[in-house]
Amino acid sequence: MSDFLERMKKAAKSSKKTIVLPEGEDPRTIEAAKKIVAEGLANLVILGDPDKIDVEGVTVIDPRSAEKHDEYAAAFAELRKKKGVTLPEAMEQMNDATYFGTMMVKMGDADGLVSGACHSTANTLRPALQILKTAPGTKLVSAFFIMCTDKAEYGDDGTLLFADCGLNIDPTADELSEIAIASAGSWEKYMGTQPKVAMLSFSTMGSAKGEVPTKVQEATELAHEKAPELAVDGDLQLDAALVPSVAALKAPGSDVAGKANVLVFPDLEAGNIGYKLVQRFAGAQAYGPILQGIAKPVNDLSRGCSADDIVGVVAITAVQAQMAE
Ligand SMILES: CC(C)(COP(=O)(O)OP(=O)(O)OC[C@H]1O[C@@H](n2cnc3c(N)ncnc32)[C@H](O)[C@@H]1OP(=O)(O)O)[C@@H](O)C(=O)NCCC(=O)NCCS
Ligand SMILES: CC(=O)OP(=O)(O)O
Repeated sequence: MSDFLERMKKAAKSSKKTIVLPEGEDPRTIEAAKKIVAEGLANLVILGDPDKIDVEGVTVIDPRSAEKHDEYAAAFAELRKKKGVTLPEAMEQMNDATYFGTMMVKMGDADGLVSGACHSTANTLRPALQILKTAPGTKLVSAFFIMCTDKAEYGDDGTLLFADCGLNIDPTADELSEIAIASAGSWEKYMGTQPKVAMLSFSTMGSAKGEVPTKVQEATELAHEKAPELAVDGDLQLDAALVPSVAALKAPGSDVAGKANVLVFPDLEAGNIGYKLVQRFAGAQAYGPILQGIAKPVNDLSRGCSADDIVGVVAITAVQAQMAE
């Protein structure tokens, strides 16, 4: 297994960031918080009932009675006034821990947020998309997993990036090309090696016909046009993307086939099922969904996550906050 997590933890420790965990009622979050404090990975703010949360060395805030509740509500109402949000509605919205926590990040009272252990992805990410918006120069926010497996022959020593596994349900060819380019950038940022991006489908180099391979071929062309320096190829089936002997047969001459480390799935159905298959059958560590293209660090979790998964995503979030400085 690669040293990805250890590198993230080491970096997180080097300058502790403040991360907000809105799910104080979730036992895995509490277990993770204790580990994060013990390892010195981040300063934590946990949202919930202070009488029920007993973790030494963290700040506990109840959004309903928080000193900044009304200030955040006023700022949220101002941000969303074009969408028709009134102050009374904003006051109500700030009782919701995910909205309150996201406003903490927006207002600079926290450096990042991690949630989703007991909330759906839509409910976790909607506040971030509404409040924080896309990073400058970015059109689309998307979500990836870093998958750490013990299959050293695949990716970089068994580690790969899978996208989009969390956010964009049925991306267009243009959106898919944006996901590919953003994912390559994320790979470089977190792994420090050259990204080799496989645009996945059920077809390799047009071997099968259908709407999906056509979309994936178009997305690959668009990615080439937008980022000519990038090693990106498709359409590729998963075996052609990862296995050199299959690549030699199905996609000879490709600079990606047989050595891909970034896998871009054609839609969320494939991406979400795909990451869970690898996580459960291959016993991979799956860190994410990590957002790329959002203005400030907010990351999601699967409701199936473990406390250790939360620790990993918090470390990554802290590193994102450092990188944004
Ligand atoms: C996240 C999600 C809820 C957003 O869609 P929605 O609730 O219908 O909300 P909207 O489409 O109104 O979007 C809300 C805001 O986010 C923005 N937004 C939505 N998707 C975005 C994206 N991919 N990139 C950038 N901005 C985006 C919209 O522009 C909108 O901004 P505005 O309110 O300021 O105009 C939706 O994409 C979704 O359900 N995705 C699938 C999540 C999921 O179920 N995953 C499976 C498990 S991981
Ligand atoms: C990422 C994901 O699939 O989240 P959940 O399992 O909570 O739906």
